[in-house]
Amino acid sequence: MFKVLVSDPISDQGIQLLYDAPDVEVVKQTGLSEDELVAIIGDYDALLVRSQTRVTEKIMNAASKLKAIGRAGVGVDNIDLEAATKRGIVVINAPDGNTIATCEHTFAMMMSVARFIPQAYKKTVEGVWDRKTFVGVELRNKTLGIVGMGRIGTEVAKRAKVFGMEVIGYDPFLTEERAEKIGVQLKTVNEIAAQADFITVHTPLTKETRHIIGPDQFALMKPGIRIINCARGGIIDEQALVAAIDKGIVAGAAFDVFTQEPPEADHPFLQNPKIIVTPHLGASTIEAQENVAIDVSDEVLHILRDEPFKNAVNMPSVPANVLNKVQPYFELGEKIGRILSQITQGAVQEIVIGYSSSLIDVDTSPITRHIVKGVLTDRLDGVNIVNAMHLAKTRDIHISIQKSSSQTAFTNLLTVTLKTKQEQKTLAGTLVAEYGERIVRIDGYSVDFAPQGNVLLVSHNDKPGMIGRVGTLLGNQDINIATMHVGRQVIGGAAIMVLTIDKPAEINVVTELEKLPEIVTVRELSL
Ligand SMILES: NC(=O)C1=CN([C@@H]2O[C@H](COP(=O)(O)OP(=O)(O)OC[C@H]3O[C@@H](n4cnc5c(N)ncnc54)[C@H](O)[C@@H]3O)[C@@H](O)[C@H]2O)C=CC1
Ligand SMILES: O=C(O)C(=O)COP(=O)(O)O
Repeated sequence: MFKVLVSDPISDQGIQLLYDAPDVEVVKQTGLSEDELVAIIGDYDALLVRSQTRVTEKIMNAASKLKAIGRAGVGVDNIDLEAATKRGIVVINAPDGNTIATCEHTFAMMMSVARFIPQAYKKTVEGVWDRKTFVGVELRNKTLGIVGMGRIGTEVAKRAKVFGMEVIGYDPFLTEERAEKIGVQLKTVNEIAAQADFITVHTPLTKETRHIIGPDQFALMKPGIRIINCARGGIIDEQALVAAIDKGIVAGAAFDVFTQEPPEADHPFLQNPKIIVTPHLGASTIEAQENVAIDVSDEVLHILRDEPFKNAVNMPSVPANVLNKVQPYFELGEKIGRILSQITQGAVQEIVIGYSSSLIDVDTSPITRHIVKGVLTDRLDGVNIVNAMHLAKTRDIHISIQKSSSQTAFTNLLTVTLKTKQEQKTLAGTLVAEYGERIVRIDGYSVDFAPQGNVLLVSHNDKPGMIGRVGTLLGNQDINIATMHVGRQVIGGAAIMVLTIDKPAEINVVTELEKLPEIVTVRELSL
């Protein structure tokens, strides 16, 4: 039974999938401190959060069973991603479910700041009928500058155009073609600062975006500009904004997010009549909360059940069309890695991976991760596809990829060489329609066996009677041989025998086999 802890207020309707799963027990406990989480997290296989729970390294150190952290929303700045990756914990988010909610909140904030709606409401309910102070501005014919043109930024742009606004934007990943398609003119941040009547930011908070709107940008702005932040506190320099309001440059600002949440009681925004605020409500609609909870529950369930998932934040995502092509090779790649690791002596220094035939035109990096996982699985604890590349890097294992278009007898071929200080070994495998996974080469030998069940790999000298001797010894031990394949490079030279047997060979059987004349090594593979 998998145990899932929900530590922030997440829609119950959205996580119904988890409540209904026969193999999952859901525990909802919100408002826990770091120490309280540390005390209980060891019991859980997955953790679901929004933005309140700070998932720190200390919590992850205590999370011995944790496989997944699901963020029911977009921003993962409350989760220590590096710590999660090191421990092989998959962090997933729900990037699509709250786009419209946040976009609409941004619009609500933009209209509110243009028309002083919160200030006017306050006065009206206090009994003051003031129709002079709150004369606003129209959005029509104004220029909206958008910093960050991802999902939310793009939706804001579309709606702004319907309001008759001119939209200019900055996003280092936005191409001219796409900008043109959305109807946005690409500008630099400083050009936006100089030209816009309204600025809204929709980026994550990163080293690059922190204070992306700061004193230098405020100095360029036209008087009367209005600023909106429904992304993350700190993207706009809070102090510089207050100073720009005091100087009469900024006419108003609308903030949903703060550098520190909740802001301290004496935060300058809370006293300033030109700044309107909401308590991080961008994603707080019934629809968005249900959407993100459904998405994140579905993904967590896949991870717990070892099924493919898509929105990992601490692993490169694989588009569905690529996944369809590469997924069939995951198990083969992992098995090749494991076999190589079991037959190669010494600390791994290098893994050389060759992709041929139909594999040369696809993004094979997800297969690479599985091969590296396979290589490390029997050598290190807790290896999985999230941390495999990281673990290889921290152990100075060099990974090189070769794609070869030269003709082979196979429609697809994975060739992996493992190099250690002592030796190097190569294995090649293929997927054959109707036959499944086959290992077709071990070093210079052509072989053909399915990498499953109990496999004995025998290196010997090519002398008459070898097959009989090995067969007799195994027969005497009541071990039935299911398949046998013998390969050699030259008559009488070094040879290899691959046997699949119906039950595991005890260690003494392997030792007895090794004592037979002309046998060099015997390895039992565990797959
Ligand atoms: N107030 C709230 O409740 C919510 C806030 N958010 C915030 O909104 C942000 C944006 O969300 P989405 O649009 O869904 O994410 P997204 O990933 O689709 O878009 C973010 C965009 O920012 C751009 N970007 C990154 N670095 C940049 C830089 N230095 N300068 C300019 N652009 C840069 C990226 O290229 C990307 O296009 C999230 O990161 C989150 O912090 C999201 C949902 C709800
Ligand atoms: O999705 C995001 O990035 C958000 O900021 C929403 O945060 P919340 O889930 O409402 O705490």
